[in-house]
Amino acid sequence: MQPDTPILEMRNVVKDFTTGGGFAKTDIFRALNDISFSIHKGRALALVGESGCGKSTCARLITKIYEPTNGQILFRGKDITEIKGRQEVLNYRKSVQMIFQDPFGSLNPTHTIYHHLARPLLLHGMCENNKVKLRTRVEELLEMVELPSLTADKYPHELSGGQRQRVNMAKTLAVGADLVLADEPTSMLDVSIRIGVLDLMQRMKKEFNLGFLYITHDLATAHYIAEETAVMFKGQIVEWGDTTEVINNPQHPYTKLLISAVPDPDVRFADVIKGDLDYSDNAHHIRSISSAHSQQVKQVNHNHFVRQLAG
Ligand SMILES: Nc1ncnc2c1ncn2[C@@H]1O[C@H](COP(=O)(O)OP(=O)(O)OP(=O)(O)O)[C@@H](O)[C@H]1O
Repeated sequence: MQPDTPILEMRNVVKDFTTGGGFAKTDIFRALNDISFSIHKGRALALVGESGCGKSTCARLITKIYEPTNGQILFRGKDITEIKGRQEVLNYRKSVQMIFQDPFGSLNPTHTIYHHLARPLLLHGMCENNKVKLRTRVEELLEMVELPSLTADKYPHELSGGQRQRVNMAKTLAVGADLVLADEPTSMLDVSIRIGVLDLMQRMKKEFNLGFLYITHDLATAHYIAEETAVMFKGQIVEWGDTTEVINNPQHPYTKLLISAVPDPDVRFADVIKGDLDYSDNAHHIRSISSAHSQQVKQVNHNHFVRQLAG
C-alpha cells in the first residue's frame, strides 16, 4: 500500500434494493447513487444526513453484509468483492470493526465484560490462551478506554450506556482494527456523557492511528470529531470536504438546511447562513430541489466540493 493510499475508498458505488411491487412485479429502489469517498488512517470522515439517506447502507456494504450493485469498494487498495473464503473474510472483519448506536444490544447480557474482551482476543489469535496473560490484556484494554480493571468482572447491565460503549471500543482495540465504522455511537447516550465517548474516539484515532467512518445526523458532533465531512441526502453525497470548510462555507441548500437545524446555542452554525433565505421555512422546497440526481460537481476550494442542483 502506498503511504497516501486511503485505508478505504468507495468509488462510484451504487446500491439498489429490490422491493415488492405486488403481483409478481418487483420495484427497484436506489438507496445509494454514485457514492465516492476515502478514509485515511488516523483521520475521521463524518457521513452526515437524516434518517433514510443511506448512511447505514454504506456501512453495511463496507462490512460485506451487502454487495454493491455497481462501483468498487477498496480496502488498502484491494477490491473487497475479491475477499472470499472464511479466513480472508474473518481477517477483513477483524480489520474493519463496527460500533453501533445501541450499546445495550451489542453486548450479551449473560456474559461478563471479561468474556466480551477475551473472546475476540482468542478468536483472532491476539493473545495466548493463558489465564494470566488474557486477564492482563483485558485489564490493559479496559485501561485504554478509561475503565477500571474491576469492570472485567461485571455484567453489561451493571454498566451505564457510556461505559458499555467504551467496552465496545475496547473490543475494536482488542482485535487491532484499522478502520472503525461508528454508526451514531453517541445518539442513545445521555448528553452529559456523549462528550467523554467522543473524546475517547478522538484519542483512539490519534494514538492507534485508526481510520473512522463516523455516521451521524448531527453536524455538531461531526465538527467535533471529523477532519472531513460528507453530507448525504437521498442516496447522494451533496457536499463534501474539510469539515470546517463545509460548515463555515456551506454551498448546497441541503447543507444549509442541516446547519439551520442545529439547536445548540453554543454552536453558532446558524450565523453562517444569516441573511440567506430562511432555510427552516423553506425545508420542503429545498428537499425537493435537492432530490434529483446530478452528476455536475463544482470545486469550491482545495478540499471542498458541492454537487450542483439538477436542471
Ligand atoms: N434491505 C433493504 N431492502 C430495501 N430497502 C432498504 C434495505 N435497507 C435499507 N433500505 C432503504 O434504503 C434507504 C437507506 O437506508 P439506511 O438504513 O442506509 O439509511 P440511514 O441514513 O442509515 O438511516 P437511519 O439513520 O435511520 O439508520 C432507506 O430508504 C431504507 O428504507
